[in-house]
Order: sequence, then C-alpha cells, then structure tokens
Amino acid sequence: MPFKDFLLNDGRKIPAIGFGSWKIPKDVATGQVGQAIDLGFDHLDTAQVYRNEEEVGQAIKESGLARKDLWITTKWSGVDDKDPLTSVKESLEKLGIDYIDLYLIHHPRLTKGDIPGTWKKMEELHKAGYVKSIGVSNFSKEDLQELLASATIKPVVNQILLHPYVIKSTTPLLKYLKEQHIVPEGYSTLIPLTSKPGGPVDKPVNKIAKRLNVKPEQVLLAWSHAKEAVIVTTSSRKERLEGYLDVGDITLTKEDVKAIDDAGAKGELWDERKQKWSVAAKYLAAAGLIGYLVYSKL
Ligand SMILES: NC(=O)c1ccc[n+]([C@@H]2O[C@H](COP(=O)([O-])OP(=O)(O)OC[C@H]3O[C@@H](n4cnc5c(N)ncnc54)[C@H](O)[C@@H]3O)[C@@H](O)[C@H]2O)c1
Ligand SMILES: OCCc1c[nH]c2ccccc12
Repeated sequence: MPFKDFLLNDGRKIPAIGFGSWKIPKDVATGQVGQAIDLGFDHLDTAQVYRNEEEVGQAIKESGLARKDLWITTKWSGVDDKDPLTSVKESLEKLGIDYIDLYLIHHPRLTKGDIPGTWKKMEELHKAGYVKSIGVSNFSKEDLQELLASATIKPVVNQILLHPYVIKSTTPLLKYLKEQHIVPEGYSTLIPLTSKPGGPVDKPVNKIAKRLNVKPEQVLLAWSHAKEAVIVTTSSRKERLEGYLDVGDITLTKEDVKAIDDAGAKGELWDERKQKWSVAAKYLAAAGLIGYLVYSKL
C-alpha cells in the first residue's frame, strides 16, 4: 500500500514522506533535489538557514511540475535577526514560488523568549497569504502550551527529532501532539545507522529487515511511520531514495515496534555509559601522561 497523505488540523493534506535539503552543498543541491523529485518525492523540506533555497527553487523550476503537485516546507531560522515576514518574502523569492505550503518556526530558542509574539507574526503572514499552513519545530510540550495559550491558529505540525534512542523521552510529547491534533514530523530517524552503529537497536532492526527482505533504513523509517509521524529524510543515492519511497508498503507488527522501542530505551543508557567511559578514559590518559612527564623529569 503506498503512503497515504496525513490530514492536518487546518483541513490540508501533507504527503507522508519529505525529502530534506539540510547540509546539501549549493553546487549539488539542484541535482540532488531534482533527482528526488524525478523519483517521486512530492514533498520538499528546507529552511532559511540551510542556505540552499535558491538551488531547491531551481530544481522545482526544472521539474516542470505544476505548483499544486509539490508540497514545499521551509522554516524561519532567525538568520541575520530578520523577522518572519521579511524572511518569508525572501524565501519565496529564492524558491521562485508564490506561496509556501508550510512555514515553521525552526526552533523555540530563535524566538528569544517570546513564543507568543513570534507566533502572532506567523499568524499574520499566514493571513496575508504568503503561506498556506503554519507550524513549529523542536518545540517541547511546555513551549506548545505557551504558544497555544494565545494562539488564534493552531500549529499544524511539530517537526521533531525522532529515532529509537530518544523514543522513551519523546513518547509523552507524541501523546500530547495527538491530543492536540498536531501532526509530528520526524527527522534524523536514521541516527542508529548514521551515528550510533553497533548500538542495541541494530539487532531488532536487522532481524526485522531480514524477515521482511528490506533494508535496515527502511525498517527505521517504517518505525517512524508506525509512530504516525510524517517522515523527513534525505539521501544523495538513487537506490536509497527508491527504498525510502517503498516504505509505505512496509507494515511493522506491534511486536516489531515494541522490540525497537525497548532496544532504543536500553540504548539511552548504553549511550550514557559509553559517554561516561569515554570521559573516564580521557582522564586516565591525561593522568598517565602527567605521571609519565613527572617520572621522566625525576
Ligand atoms: N527541524 C530541524 O531542526 C531538523 C533537524 C535535522 C533535520 N531536519 C530535516 O530532516 C532532513 C533529514 O535529516 P537527517 O539527514 O538528519 O535524516 P536521516 O536520519 O534520515 O539521515 C539521512 C542520512 O542517512 C544516510 N543513510 C541512509 N541509509 C543509511 C545506511 N544504511 N547506513 C548509513 N547511512 C545511511 C543517508 O545517506 C543520509 O545521509 C534534513 O535534510 C532536514 O530537512 C530538520
Ligand atoms: O534543521 C537542521 C538543524 C539545524 C541547522 N541549523 C539550525 C538552526 C536552528 C534550528 C535547527 C537547525
């Protein structure tokens, strides 16, 4: 079964998987985004601070697709202290489009302690028609409660870090988002592969991948889908992108999801222990070096 769009609290529908352009260098961004669009990605995720909106815009232009056939998210990142209205106009210009589907506050700290005031500005640019939907990113439950106390428009999404090694601490936020009809978008879901290989999550992920005859990265993205999150991922490699798009056809059982969650929860400790050991090892090495220097002077 291919991916089904998610229904947002403002009645609009967002494609369930997006291609992100963070860290893609300018000189290859148009090519990589173009490749993703050609393969079937109809949802692009960028940001003011990624500094490649122009190149993403060029890929949109070269795709030849009608504007309505692409979902484009960008974010206000507070670059050069520009306010959301100034920034959204610049993003529209760079992307070469006349509206943005979804505009996000990139991080609560960018509001400099004024979440309600910043959200009011987001509501104003939404009312002015620059963007069709507005949302947030990296907001905690407390940040959202502060925002909702004075909001006249609810955020449609909260784009958050979502991978098995943070699932234990993130589950209460996911529950709150569901209660509030705010859709989670998950990023960096492939962390177990990209920066924590060898951790406890590998075992259940590899076992499930073998059983279903799919790749480990597909299992992790299917896990995010099972958490009812929009997937935001990326790759420069065609075969990986094709694999990501096939994730809509992968259904994990409740037991699969639990096995990954449980391993992730163990991994939080595993990671802490690893960090403590590495600090201890540094102290030991420093003590050894000092000892050697003192001894060699004697
Ligand atoms: N709102 C935010 O603060 C925020 C933060 C981070 C990312 N994002 C968005 O999410 C997008 C995706 O973020 P990400 O890059 O952290 O996501 P990700 O966890 O999906 O990682 C993608 C990377 O994983 C690599 N990968 C895939 N399969 C692999 C395998 N088997 N082994 C090793 N590596 C493998 C890919 O080549 C790619 O480089 C970004 O481009 C951006 O749009 C937003
Ligand atoms: O979105 C990717 C992570 C990131 C890069 N620059 C930022 C500035 C603010 C918040 C998040 C980010």
